[in-house]
Amino acid sequence: MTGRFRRRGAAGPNRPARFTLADAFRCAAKGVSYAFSTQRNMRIHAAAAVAVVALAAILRVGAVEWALLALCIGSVVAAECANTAVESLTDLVSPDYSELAGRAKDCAAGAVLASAAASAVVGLIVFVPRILGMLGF
Ligand SMILES: Nc1ncnc2c1ncn2[C@@H]1O[C@H](COP(=O)(O)OP(=O)(O)OP(=O)(O)O)[C@@H](O)[C@H]1O
Repeated sequence: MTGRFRRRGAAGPNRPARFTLADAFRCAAKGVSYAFSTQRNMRIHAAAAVAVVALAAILRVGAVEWALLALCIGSVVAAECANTAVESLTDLVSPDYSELAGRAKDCAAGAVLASAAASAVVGLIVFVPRILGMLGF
């Protein structure tokens, strides 16, 4: 390959000859944007994240709770991006039915489920006592 996408050592065949830190961030943002535009679950997670941030602001949660919620949102987005990557690679390597391909996709989806379930538990622990307190319980 020539020009911007010249082969460069062991870093990958399609990596630009001069790959700056800004390029790396741009590629990562492209990945998140691709997952958002193609994965319905990612859009559901994003809507949930907006609702969580709004609720946290309304209930005036503390710094530690904000940190926990940020970690939860980040972990779900990261898991969904990894799931999308596994799906793409699996479809590339094994477009036809294969038990192994199915297992890889199931495990990647399991990572999203585990992260979302743990986040839901954190949300309940952070929000439920505050909401009950507001309601006078
Ligand atoms: N090549 C394949 N061989 C065997 N089973 C497959 C294959 N592709 C998909 N599957 C099965 O279908 C399920 C859904 O795969 P698909 O690629 O449609 O992902 P998806 O609907 O986008 O899933 P997700 O909700 O995790 O994003 C997989 O978890 C797997 O069980």
